[in-house]
Amino acid sequence: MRPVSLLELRQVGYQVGDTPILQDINLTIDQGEWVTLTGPSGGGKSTLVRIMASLLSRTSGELSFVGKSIDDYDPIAYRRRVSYSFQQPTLFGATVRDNLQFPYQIRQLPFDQQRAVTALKYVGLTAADLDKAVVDLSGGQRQRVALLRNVMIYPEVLILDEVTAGLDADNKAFVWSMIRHFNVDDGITIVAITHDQAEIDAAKRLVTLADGRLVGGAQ
Ligand SMILES: Nc1ncnc2c1ncn2[C@@H]1O[C@H](COP(=O)(O)OP(=O)(O)OP(=O)(O)O)[C@@H](O)[C@H]1O
Repeated sequence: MRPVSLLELRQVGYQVGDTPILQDINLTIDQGEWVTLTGPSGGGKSTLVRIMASLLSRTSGELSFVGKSIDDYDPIAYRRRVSYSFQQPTLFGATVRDNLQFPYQIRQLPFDQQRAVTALKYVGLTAADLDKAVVDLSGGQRQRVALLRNVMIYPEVLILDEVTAGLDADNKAFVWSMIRHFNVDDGITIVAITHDQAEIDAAKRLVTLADGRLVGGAQ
């Protein structure tokens, strides 16, 4: 049986003035998939995922999520279900706990400490690190905690825009293992942009974008 289609793009285009940035994008992403998006710099990858995340509006074509046009969703509710993380996430508050609690606070939900401890394990941190000061974390640890903050309340789709760029090999491996847990254990659909050759070689499904068009991996 075919899995549920989560995101469906039909003839999606994006143009600024007379300049086409994306053209004729046809792509279906099923529930539970892990899609790796790559291609030359300036090819339109960030623009495409920002459209999928409802941070930019397409200028042509159709985009649906779970069978319904994204125009029919409340944008805030949509962005909770389709979460977007980019390269340099920032931390705030004094401690790791402050950051992981934040998604619960804004939704007026009780903090799920058990979920936090499990998620911290994914990224090589422990329950004791909950009360660690943000200023005492390494750059790589900060990146991992910032990513965790985005998935504390499970999104259905996690869009990652070059989140491993600039990380050293150890931190890349932690972020990778975290993404694998989200995908395999939590069933979160992943769309990840990368230029990293090892990540491209290991891709489950590779989609390539060049000059604003899909040149490989589309369905
Ligand atoms: N608002 C805009 N106005 C003009 N040009 C734009 C705008 N947004 C994007 N572009 C152009 O569209 C092209 C695609 O940009 P985008 O950032 O999506 O590419 P990318 O594939 O993510 O690149 P990289 O791999 O370098 O991050 C680039 O040439 C960029 O300059």
